[in-house]
Amino acid sequence: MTTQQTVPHTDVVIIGAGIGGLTLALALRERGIQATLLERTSELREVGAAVALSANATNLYHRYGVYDALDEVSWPQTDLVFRDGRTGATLARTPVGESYKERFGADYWGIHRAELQRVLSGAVGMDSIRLSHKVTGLREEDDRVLIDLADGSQLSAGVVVGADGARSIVRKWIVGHDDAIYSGRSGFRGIVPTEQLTELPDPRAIQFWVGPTGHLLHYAIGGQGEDVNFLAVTRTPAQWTAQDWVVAAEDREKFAAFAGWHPAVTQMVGAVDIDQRWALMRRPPLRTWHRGRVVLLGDAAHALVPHHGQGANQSIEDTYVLAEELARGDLNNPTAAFEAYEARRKLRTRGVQFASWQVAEALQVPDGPEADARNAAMAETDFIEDKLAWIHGYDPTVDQGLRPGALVG
Ligand SMILES: Cc1cc2nc3c(=O)[nH]c(=O)nc-3n(C[C@H](O)[C@H](O)[C@H](O)COP(=O)(O)OP(=O)(O)OC[C@H]3O[C@@H](n4cnc5c(N)ncnc54)[C@H](O)[C@@H]3O)c2cc1C
Repeated sequence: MTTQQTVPHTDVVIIGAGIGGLTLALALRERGIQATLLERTSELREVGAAVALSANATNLYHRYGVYDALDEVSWPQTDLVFRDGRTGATLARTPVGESYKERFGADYWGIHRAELQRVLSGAVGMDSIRLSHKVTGLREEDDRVLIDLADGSQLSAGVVVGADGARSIVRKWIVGHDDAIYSGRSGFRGIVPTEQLTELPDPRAIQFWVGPTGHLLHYAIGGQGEDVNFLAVTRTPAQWTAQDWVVAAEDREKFAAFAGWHPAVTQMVGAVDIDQRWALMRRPPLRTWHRGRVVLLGDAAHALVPHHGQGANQSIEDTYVLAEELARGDLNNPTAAFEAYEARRKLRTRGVQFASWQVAEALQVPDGPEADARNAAMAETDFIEDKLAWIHGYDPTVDQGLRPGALVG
């Protein structure tokens, strides 16, 4: 027999207590709306190492009251550096540090995901988070949404937000099928104590080491920059045939793309035993982010490849706009609020999505004239002003009047 659970305080249910879901709960609370989060895992333990958070997102944590707590466990990057992966030659360097904070009003943090989740869930309060609540399906009935859970029970809500990540079940319910596309690249991730990286120049900077077969991105994390988080991206395998997006890997696979690279690269990648390979998947832009009383947020709406480091940041931007529109609108009839939210967020997130796809191409070009032209252009570029200000300097609290009708795709 199906049992019916009740949601206390509120009718807003957020599916997924990840970065987006937890931040949305804080954004809603700031506006007097209490939400209940349903999380499939039995404890809030983030997988996947660390995350870099830029000012377009970190500024919002001032507003949500957790900036100082997060700042304590984060490292503000000193510089943004691009290097030739094999020679180590500097291709471009832009200071980040204090000038970044002055320019954008908040830091560019490297933070351990577990720390981020600890601070956010502490601020939300565990009484609002239901662990071991895996959602298996949704149904609309009268003016309610019926949420099926893996244990056979059922829950009813007036407004449902699908913040359930890149493999969102809520997205599938809205789109009707799974629309993920393998990007042709996969990655290995790891965290290494900074003191072990004796070959690494600029250990407290965010750096890209580029080459024809792959690239390595790393940045410092922790309150003292005591660890370095890396993502090593390769152009293999050509096809992704596994059902899972994270598969078992042999430790030696990580070296294939980086043989003969600079010792800083091989030392970093060699410092940890790798047993997983992550598929980097693309999601095509969605025509609509909502259906009835259900709306998408974060990766569920617009999962990105991670080459601009913007997936979490875009989820956090979403939270402000969705909370504002829900508070402005009518929770009993949320369609207008959903439409306003979607209109404000679609063009922005599509632009960042497209830019993220292009970055991988620029980081992995064949040797020869194409690489020479790329390197010459890089030397002339102020990466913060010329390439990143439109992303990191974006203020989601201002309705910029951007409407998706202008964009093809
Ligand atoms: C290799 C890699 C590196 C990255 N680096 C960066 C970076 O440096 N900066 C950046 O901004 N982004 C980065 N990203 C992207 C970032 O991780 C995501 O964009 C971000 O986590 C999205 O947040 P979210 O809340 O939308 O989803 P998630 O953080 O994935 O949270 C989804 C939550 O929903 C839960 N859930 C899922 N299904 C269900 C269900 N059926 N029922 C209940 N709960 C469910 C999950 O357990 C999870 O807690 C990276 C991604 C990858 C793959």
